[in-house]
Amino acid sequence: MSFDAVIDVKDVTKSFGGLTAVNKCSLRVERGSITGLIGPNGAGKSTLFNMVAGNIVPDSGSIYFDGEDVTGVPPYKLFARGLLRTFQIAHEFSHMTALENLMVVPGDQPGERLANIWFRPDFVRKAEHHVRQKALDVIDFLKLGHVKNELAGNLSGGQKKLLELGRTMMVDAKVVLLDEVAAGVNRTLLQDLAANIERMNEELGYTFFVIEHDMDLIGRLCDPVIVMAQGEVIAQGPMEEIRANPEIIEAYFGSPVEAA
Ligand SMILES: Nc1ncnc2c1ncn2[C@@H]1O[C@H](COP(=O)(O)OP(=O)(O)OP(=O)(O)O)[C@@H](O)[C@H]1O
Repeated sequence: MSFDAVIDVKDVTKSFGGLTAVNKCSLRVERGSITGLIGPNGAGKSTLFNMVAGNIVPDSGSIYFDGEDVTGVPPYKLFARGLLRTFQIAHEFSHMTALENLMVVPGDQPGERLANIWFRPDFVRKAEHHVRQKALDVIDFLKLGHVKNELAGNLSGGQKKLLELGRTMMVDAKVVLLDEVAAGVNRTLLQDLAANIERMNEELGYTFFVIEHDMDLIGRLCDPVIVMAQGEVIAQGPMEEIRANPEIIEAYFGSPVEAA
């Protein structure tokens, strides 16, 4: 089987004091996949994610993104290369509209440089028009047109999550890391959110790497699913296989996965 790993984690370890949160962990995320990462509380999922996203530097081991060693590369540089993590709409952004929240994502806009505003106003206007058009396209794609002029702080939990997804679409992301995207989202909007993740994956070619406690959502979206426990990868495969593996379920969830 050919395997095109867009994220390749090799033998990565991270300890906090005496506690080894991630222990010689290796895993790969295939380009174009929606890969899930599950496991009980304290399994090391967030620590692993933080290392992939550049927020934490591993003690040992390597992380490759798109074939290049990015171990210890900070998040803003990974962002520029197309590896993005969704982040909650920050307080300061809650006072901007949904549309404005999208328009501020691509940094380094020509209008941010004073010299351009003074000497090249047409250039600035065209660039802003382009960003606005892109933001409107994203709003359309996510079917958020009815709230585009609403302050982000007034959106529902699910709409905020959609907007977070939308922010990743403003730059040309190759891989999006989603951390507990279902938390605080009602069931109806969760279906919207899931449908949009699928569309971004199928229609726009995004790869997703997803930490999630909602097993229904993992089952719907993810293939493969990687299971971590006590800092190690203990299984991976399609969700049906994971669900059907009584040893994993009993040993690491203590109950059937459906009830986790
Ligand atoms: N900054 C830190 N300092 C000290 N210990 C930490 C730190 N971050 C994580 N840990 C510990 O490392 C272990 C793994 O934590 P981590 O948050 O990665 O697990 P998780 O699988 O994401 O759990 P959850 O599902 O509850 O979020 C836990 O025992 C946790 O207490």
